[in-house]
Amino acid sequence: MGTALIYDEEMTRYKLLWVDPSCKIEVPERLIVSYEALVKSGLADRCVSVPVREATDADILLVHSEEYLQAVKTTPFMTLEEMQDFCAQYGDVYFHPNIYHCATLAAGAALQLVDSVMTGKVRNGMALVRPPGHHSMHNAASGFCIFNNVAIAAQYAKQKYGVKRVLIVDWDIHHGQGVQYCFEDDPSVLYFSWHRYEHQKFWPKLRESDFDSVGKEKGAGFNINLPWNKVDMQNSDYLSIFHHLLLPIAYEFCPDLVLVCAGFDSAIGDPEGEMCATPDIFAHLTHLLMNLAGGKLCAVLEGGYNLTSLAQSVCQTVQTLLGDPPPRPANLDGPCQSTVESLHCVRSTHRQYWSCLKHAADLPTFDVSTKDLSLDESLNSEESKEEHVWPEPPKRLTPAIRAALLLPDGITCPDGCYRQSVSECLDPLIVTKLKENILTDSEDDSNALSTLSSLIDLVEKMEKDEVCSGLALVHDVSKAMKCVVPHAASALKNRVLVICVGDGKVPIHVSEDGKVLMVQLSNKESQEPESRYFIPVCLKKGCSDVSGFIQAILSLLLPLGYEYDPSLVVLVQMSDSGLCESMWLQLTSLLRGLAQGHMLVLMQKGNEACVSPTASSLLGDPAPSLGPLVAPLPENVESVEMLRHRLKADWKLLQTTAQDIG
Ligand SMILES: CC(O)(O)CCCCCNCCCN
Ligand SMILES: [Zn+2]
Repeated sequence: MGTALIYDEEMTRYKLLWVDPSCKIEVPERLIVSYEALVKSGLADRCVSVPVREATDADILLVHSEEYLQAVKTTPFMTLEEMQDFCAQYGDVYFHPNIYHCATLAAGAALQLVDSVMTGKVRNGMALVRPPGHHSMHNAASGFCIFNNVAIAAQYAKQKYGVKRVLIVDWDIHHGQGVQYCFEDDPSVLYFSWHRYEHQKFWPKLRESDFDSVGKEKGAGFNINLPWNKVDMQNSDYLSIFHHLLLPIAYEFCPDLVLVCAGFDSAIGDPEGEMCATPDIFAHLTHLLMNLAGGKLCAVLEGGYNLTSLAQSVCQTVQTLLGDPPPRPANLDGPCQSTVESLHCVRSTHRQYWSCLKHAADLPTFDVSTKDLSLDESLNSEESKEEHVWPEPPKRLTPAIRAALLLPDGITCPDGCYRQSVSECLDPLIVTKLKENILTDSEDDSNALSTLSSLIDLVEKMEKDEVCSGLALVHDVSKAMKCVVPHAASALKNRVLVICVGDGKVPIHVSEDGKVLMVQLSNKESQEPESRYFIPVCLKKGCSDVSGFIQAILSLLLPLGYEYDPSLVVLVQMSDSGLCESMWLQLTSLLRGLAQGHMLVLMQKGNEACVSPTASSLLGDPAPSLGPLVAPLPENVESVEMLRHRLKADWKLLQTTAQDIG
């Protein structure tokens, strides 16, 4: 299934007709440069083009009042003065004779996207729309928004498709108060928003945008606000919030549909956000959400006012929706102090609502001094803001072969995958090396030899970007590991992240030179001495504690992996991993976000049934939903937390509390 792209140039045909400094950034060119970038990069052609439609009155009344709709309907016939008077009752929004029509198209585009995804016509998609929506309220326009496109889409999905749980992720740099108000008491819609706040000094300057607004009555716990109290937030800050806040709750909530208020004013260069996260981070944010709801994800454009970073961020998002692995995240370091404080506050506030946060620390006891109440620098005049420059996002080349499989005869190769032939011509150099330190028993020498040398051949093709990912079903995964990992780590200029799932002694010793980082997930305490580069994670009751396992992945393995930034990931399914298939596929899919998708999966003969689902993950298909999660086993929470505490000195992306940052 493909990716829908919804765009219509009619939505470029309105603009600000008078002088208003607070509205001048919302220009038609925002849509034009975004769509043109998609066309120029060839991404538009890879999408399924879906037409817009006008939202009907009934659609709009899912969120807005009759009187508000009637009032907006009169604006096309107003004089300029009447329109300016009409705007005066709202905040930071302008009207135009054609904006009502465009607002019905923007909302209609979101509904077309929901229809395309819910009917299975496409897997996911993006709607490039203006006017944006997330500030508009039941009875009022606000912040360039007329109708609340995403809120209407959520109500529509519930009503028309009986969707039980909708997750709305709002990565726009402004708080979508309109969405918060709409679903405040509704436990079927989980609204997550991060937003520039600066202790209520940044627009819309609402007290209810702070972290302690958790929702009301039955909706308590289903509204999550992450305030950015400083500017210049970076990629590490954004990833920390996804790993330690949004994703654990999202997996526990287990949505049937994910809607994204995709605003790109949170990207570097934007005059509103004044953040430093680079456009490629949106590839990772998108990727991290794509394994929820079986991949049913609808992204709807909100803000984004730097035409360069907007266009780049839109392309990063769409390319990821198409299944291309994200680019390697550039030089991550830890979250900043302010981020960790906000993260700490939100996690402890939501502890009572979400079992994945039950272990979160108490509210920090900040003394007032940490809330820098000094005159905020953000109000300084325009001139003094230095122009941000950032490198063009790396070309995300998509290797000709997305997945190469090395399979014993008799196992069919899933379609879409390339069958790696067992190489006949054995490189004598490799043969001797293999003979010396791996192959002992002579009987299976021949085919073991050819299998292992084919593995090496596969790794080298990945190194040369001829192949994106690989999967090998072998007699003996330990031997395969002993052959592949040292070769990849030494022969090639790699950092190799090795994840072993299952019990059994890992066959390679990890040196402290940092060329290999190994994490073993098993249900036995490890005898191996712990070190910075060998991390045994013991999960009692094997991996049947799904929520314990997913928590280990999200709050331990992924932060480690992102900070380590490997050029190759080797994922090993040891003999008795005891892992349920859907959990294994979530792991495989999530790890594709690292090393630009260069992942080699080693599976033990006997797991034939898992080959084609794993291969579809390597092809970029979303993993099936895990289903609603129960509370993780306390001892598993304990062991993951103990590890995190031990490791966070070395690995800064593991920090979650103000004390951590030290
Ligand atoms: C969709 C959106 O969230 O991007 C709309 C943002 C509205 C900002 C209003 N204040 C602008 C002040 C100008 N310096
Ligand atoms: Zn915004």
